[in-house]
Amino acid sequence: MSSRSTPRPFGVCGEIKVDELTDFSRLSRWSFEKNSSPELRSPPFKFAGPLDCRLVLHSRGSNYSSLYLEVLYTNIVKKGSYLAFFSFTLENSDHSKSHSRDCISRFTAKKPSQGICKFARPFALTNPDFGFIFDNSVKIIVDLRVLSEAWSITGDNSSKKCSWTLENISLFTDMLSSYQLISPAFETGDCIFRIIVRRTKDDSGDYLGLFLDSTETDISNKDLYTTCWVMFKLCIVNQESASENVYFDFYGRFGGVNKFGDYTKMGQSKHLDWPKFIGSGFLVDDSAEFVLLIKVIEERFSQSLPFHSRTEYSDERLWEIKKFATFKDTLKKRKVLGLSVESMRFEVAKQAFRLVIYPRGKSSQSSQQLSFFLEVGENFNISFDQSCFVSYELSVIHPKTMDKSIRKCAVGHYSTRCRDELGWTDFVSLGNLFDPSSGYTSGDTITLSAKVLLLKETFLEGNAEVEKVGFPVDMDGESFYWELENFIYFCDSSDGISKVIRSPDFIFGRQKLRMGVLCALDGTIVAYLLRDLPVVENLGDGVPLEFECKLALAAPGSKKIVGVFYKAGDYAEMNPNFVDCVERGLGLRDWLESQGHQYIVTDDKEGPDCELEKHIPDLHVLITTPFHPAYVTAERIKRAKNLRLLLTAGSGTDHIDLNAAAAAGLTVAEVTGSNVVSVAEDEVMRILILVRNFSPGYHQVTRGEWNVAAIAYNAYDLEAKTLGTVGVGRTGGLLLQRLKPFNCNLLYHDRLKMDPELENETGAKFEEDLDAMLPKCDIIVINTPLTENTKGMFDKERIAKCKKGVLIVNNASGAIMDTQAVVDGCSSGQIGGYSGDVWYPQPAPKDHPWRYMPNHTMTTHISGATIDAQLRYAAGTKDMLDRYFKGEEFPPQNYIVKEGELASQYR
Ligand SMILES: NC(=O)c1ccc[n+]([C@@H]2O[C@H](COP(=O)([O-])OP(=O)(O)OC[C@H]3O[C@@H](n4cnc5c(N)ncnc54)[C@H](O)[C@@H]3O)[C@@H](O)[C@H]2O)c1
Repeated sequence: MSSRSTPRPFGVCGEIKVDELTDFSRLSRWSFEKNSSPELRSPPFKFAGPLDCRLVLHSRGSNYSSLYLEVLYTNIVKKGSYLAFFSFTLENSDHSKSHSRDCISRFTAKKPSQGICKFARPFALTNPDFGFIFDNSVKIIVDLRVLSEAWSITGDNSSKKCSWTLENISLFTDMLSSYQLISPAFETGDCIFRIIVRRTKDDSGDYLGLFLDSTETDISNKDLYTTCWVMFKLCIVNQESASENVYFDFYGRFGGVNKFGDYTKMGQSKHLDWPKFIGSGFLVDDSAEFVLLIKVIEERFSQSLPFHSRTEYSDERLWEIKKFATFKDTLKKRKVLGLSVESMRFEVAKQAFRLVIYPRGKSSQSSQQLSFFLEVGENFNISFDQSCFVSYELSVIHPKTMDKSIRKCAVGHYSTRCRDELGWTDFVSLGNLFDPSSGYTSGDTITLSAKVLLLKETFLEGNAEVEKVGFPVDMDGESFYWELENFIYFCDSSDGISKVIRSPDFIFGRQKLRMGVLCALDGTIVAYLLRDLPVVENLGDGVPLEFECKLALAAPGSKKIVGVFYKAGDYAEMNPNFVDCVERGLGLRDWLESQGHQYIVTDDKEGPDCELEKHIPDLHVLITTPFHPAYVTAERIKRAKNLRLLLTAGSGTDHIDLNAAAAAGLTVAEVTGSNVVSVAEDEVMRILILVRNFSPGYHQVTRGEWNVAAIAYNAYDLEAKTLGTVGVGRTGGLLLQRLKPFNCNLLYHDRLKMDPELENETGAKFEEDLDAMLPKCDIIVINTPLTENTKGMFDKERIAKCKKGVLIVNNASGAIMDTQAVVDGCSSGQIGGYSGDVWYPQPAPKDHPWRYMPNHTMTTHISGATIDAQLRYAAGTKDMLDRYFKGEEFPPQNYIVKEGELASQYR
């Protein structure tokens, strides 16, 4: 371990004493003696009447010591939470060198300790030379001011009234310019909100600011991205005259994070002049009251049925807004508020969209219309770097008679230079929409939908630029290159609109030109060159122009490659080498696309409507991994008419029906050996974890228990134990080499005897008969692939042949074990401990019995997926794809099925 991660002890605290200095101030004296604990806690002391606190000094490695103030749990339970300003001063013998830090925090049951992470250097606290140790102790003064407040909240999850009274505000006025006062947190809709009060002083004056904030995550373990559309009124109450209450109304979409351009804070920093706040009835007897009325729309925003057999360029969304009739009154206020309601955003081909509705008043009140738009990209915090055409259909769904749904389709262009409005100001009359007999609101719910199909364009000018993208330039003059991604789908006329697509303008021969494509309703595609007005007018339009237009619909030999990986979410960003995930797709995208291949990645692999199913009919290559296996069944193989190659990124092909693949003439290959070191190392770890009875000891500690006996009665050394590996291929051999220094008796069983040199090196003895080896072993490790012969190999009878209390490690394949026999063995004690990372099926369902059996230390499928292994099997996969494109052979050991034949051990 490096010193960075090892907490540096302060030394045993001889004594920690706390004395009262003033009502708000306590002096703590800490004396350190011998080296010891990284965390020290002062005795509890009282503050502000009955508030019990203590100080906690914690060493964070060798770099910093943290200092926290902890409110004792019983206090929090009694009152809910405390907002407090606190400051810590570390006294120095030279007073000018004393060190102070302060902050305002809310102490809650989840966060009862608040403080300063990087408070001091640990050596400053333990080395007298720095002057912080004098009179034999370190002296820390803590000042604490607790806000006395009243908080009340009424209403339901969609509509609430909160009242927050601050009763001793004068204690905080000094720090209000640097700190803000934050109310208790509360949930409304899908977000967690707090009211914020702060003071702003600038050249124009001194003000009180008031905000609603949604960044709190303390209440529940919700996903980080939560959002809801909110309308609220925030008010400072004038305690002398209600008519002088000062309030503002706001609305908009809030989110727990502002990643997608949702609001995380809304309000006014100059809500009220500070002098007015303190002198005109808002502050009475040192107390001020703030009231919030908040309402959210109740909604469900979901992905709906496949559209154009959805690809990465298309999406279809349903937006249900509940209690719409009540909401209509709010919509009517549009005249006053300019109200518009935005949906959650969604992404198509990395481009962000959202739906927006608002009522648009026409000349007379009676003809009010609902406006309905699709908004693109750059209004959100997502950078806009693509030029695209958007074919879209917006609908108000008639829930009972689909034909009565109101649908409108159009095509628009969106780029930094051209922004068509995507939608309709007069989508439907509000009268019609709200008329109960029209049937658009069902059970007071209205459903809107949007289908979006994207055509991305790339436009390049100049021969050199065009050659750079691999398009041959074989003419004099100038080349212009216009690439339209997703062209075939986009031109599909089944939506009943013909599409005209025009390239950006370019200048040639002093003419302003554009390329154009018309996709007519009868399926004809016309590509043409358009000449606009001449740039230099006096040239007239008689300048002859020769041009050649090449239309390349796809690169010759272009393949559709589909990769199935798990989603990594935020973890994808945490390590650039983390490539085995949907977000990185083994790092193959740029390389594949630069060669004109299509690369689709997904984690959605099960069920008839999953993403993988959509590509089965026309994919050429399927890349899968054992960690998030796409089960390639005979039925899928039958439907995959273009499929030629099944690649496993890693090793292990249990998820592929090899016989069906062989019968269909497919090639199945894996990156043999790419992760065997990773698996062998992991097996050594699992063996030790079982032999040492490690897991219950670990769990004791995290549960706050301490019972050495409960572990020690069943913990052993590995030395002198007998260990047998079933299968001694690449992983089995590496395991035996790694176990050699532990001085155990090593046995192995395999179809074949191992290389005499390795046998000699490891001292492992061959056991031809598996059933004869089993009763000799204290530990059994399984290292064979899943084949017809090994499937269910460890059933009830075989497990009964093992020594009572045998420890079993299996990182090879879940289906080698009979699931129930393992559960029974672990429950009866016949198996003393079972560990491994392979399951059937994967991901293991929540009710998989291995999750809940006793004496196991199973994990998710991870042993062969270390970052080192990922880089090896990503490179191996790329190498095989490259050979496949060039028609070259793979390394022989990688073939599992070749020319209709299974590799020998699978037969
Ligand atoms: N958990 C993981 O992350 C992970 C990673 C990689 C591999 N694996 C699994 O581990 C397995 C072994 O990998 P490897 O690279 O060591 O394979 P390998 O092909 O090098 O070795 C397999 C060994 O098993 C033996 N064998 C096959 N059938 C047998 C039978 N019926 N009886 C006795 N021995 C038999 C073979 O003769 C061979 O020596 C893979 O097939 C895969 O399923 C798991």
